[in-house]
Amino acid sequence: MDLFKIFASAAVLYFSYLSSRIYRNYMRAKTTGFTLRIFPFAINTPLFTVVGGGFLSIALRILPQSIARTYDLGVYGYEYRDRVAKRERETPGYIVVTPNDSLELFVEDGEIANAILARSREFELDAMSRKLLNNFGDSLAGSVGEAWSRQRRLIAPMLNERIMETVWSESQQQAHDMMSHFTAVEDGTTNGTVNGLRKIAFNILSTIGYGMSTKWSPGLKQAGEGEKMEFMEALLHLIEGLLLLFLLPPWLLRKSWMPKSLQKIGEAYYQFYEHSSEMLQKERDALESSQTLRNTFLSSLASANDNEVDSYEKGSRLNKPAFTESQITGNLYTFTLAGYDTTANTMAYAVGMLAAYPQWQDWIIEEIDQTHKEVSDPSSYHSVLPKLERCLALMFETLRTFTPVAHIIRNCPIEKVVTSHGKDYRIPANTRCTVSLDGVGAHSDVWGDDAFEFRPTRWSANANKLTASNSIAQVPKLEAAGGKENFLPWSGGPRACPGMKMAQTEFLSVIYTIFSEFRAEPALEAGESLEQGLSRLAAVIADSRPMVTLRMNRPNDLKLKWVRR
Ligand code: HEM
Repeated sequence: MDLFKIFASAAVLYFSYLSSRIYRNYMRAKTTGFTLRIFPFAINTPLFTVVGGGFLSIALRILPQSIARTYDLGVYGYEYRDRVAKRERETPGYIVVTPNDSLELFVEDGEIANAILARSREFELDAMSRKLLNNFGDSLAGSVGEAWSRQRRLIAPMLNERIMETVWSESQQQAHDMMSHFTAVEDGTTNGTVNGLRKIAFNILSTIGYGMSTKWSPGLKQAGEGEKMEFMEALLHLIEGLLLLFLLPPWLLRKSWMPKSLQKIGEAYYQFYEHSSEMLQKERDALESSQTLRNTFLSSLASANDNEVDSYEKGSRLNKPAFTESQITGNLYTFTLAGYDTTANTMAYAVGMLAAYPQWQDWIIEEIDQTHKEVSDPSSYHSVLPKLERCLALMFETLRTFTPVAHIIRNCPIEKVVTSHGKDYRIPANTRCTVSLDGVGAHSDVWGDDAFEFRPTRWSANANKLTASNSIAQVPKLEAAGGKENFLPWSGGPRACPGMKMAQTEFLSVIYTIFSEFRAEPALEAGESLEQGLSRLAAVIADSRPMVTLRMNRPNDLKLKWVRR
């Protein structure tokens, strides 16, 4: 037999094998009620994202439309590409049949998304997310079942109201220091706003998490050659290197023949552990000597006790530390990971949109000025925050149109039935459910014909009156805008984000502080008109890409002129 025949036979055999698997999966999916799409390769995998992503633009040009669409779905970040293309969402969702063992369900419908999120024990966090999130120690975010319930019960209260005043006042201070730098040192014109806001988000986590209050400054304090990194520097490298550390071991990354940037990530891994172990020891010493504990996430983790009947020693009441060292490290890491990019980018998109669309800036400034008139202490958390309804509407609209976490993945190991608009849909056993948090916020039947537009007034009960009058908006009305179930940037059900209030407090404090004193304008280039400058800003913002969260590709091109009001 010649070589050609060997290859041809192998190809026929492989093709028959793929076809039989696809046929089998097709039969599993046929009666589910969802639209089906067939694709010859496993999609929605890291490999497909890396390899397939490289050919995405060619694939979209040359493949027939329906196959190109399925290809697109398999490459991470399709939701944002859909938004830019203003593509109408297909409800309630679709199943992609591939040769893979599991079926791929994409959910774009609020009712089904909520049903899946509400049943977190039946639709568990997928194995890959668990591994990724537990890479630095067991954590709330990466656990399932009993281990999750126990951590959630203990950890969620650590992010409750008692930390909010600190979040509020620290955010005010950080925003104030950032603006002083922009105006005094950079003469008001800066391309550092996005990074400056990232710095604020990081510094807040440093204060709330570890009690390390850091004054805002434009750069990051970096350890020199051979010097030990500070804890927060090490942590930042680990967050930036999340995926890399998942793929390669830290000892390999820190080898001297590796590129310097990778060596830093490898080194940061070891230094993070050293620091957190030292910090934990200090907290435990303080606990033993009955010193007053600090109001930080680390202190709360170190001092948490399991005051409940131990399941192994029935009847005995225990008072033992609730978390092992590995769980504390894991939770310190995911606390920072979960709270950093999400909040930082939400603030960056909001400020960018205010600069690019000055009518929204006027709208929130009207509320801020009115608040200044009404409260006796304009820096008070308790009296100011409840009045910032338009600013909260701005945050909601930013999260709806620039959803930081585009989707979450849940596994369905056993067949389930879900309902949307009175119709039942079957989710077969062994289906991976991609629940699109972005997608549910983009339906025109729910959000109206301007679903793809940025319009913060949609969150108000009497939107039309607002722009014309001096009256302050009602509390943003979820019902008026599209219903709670179609707004899921913080996800939903028992696993919904426990940091939601903290993110809101930080966002409102920063926006309120900045726009109490300043306005943002585009820094015009030579010969550029204001209209051209505004469109340029809008284009910089739209040029975004979901990394772990949605980010601008060219943050330094968001060049703003900050003008004192
Ligand atoms: C605008 C800002 C934020 C957004 C959009 C956001 C969004 C999310 C989303 C979508 C999830 C996944 C929930 C799920 O698996 O169903 C999540 C989980 C989580 N978030 Fe946030 N988040 C934000 C801010 C924060 C902050 C400030 C913190 C705390 C510092 C935080 C801590 C967490 C934790 C610990 C989890 C895991 C919860 C669990 O698995 O039970 N997040 N967040």
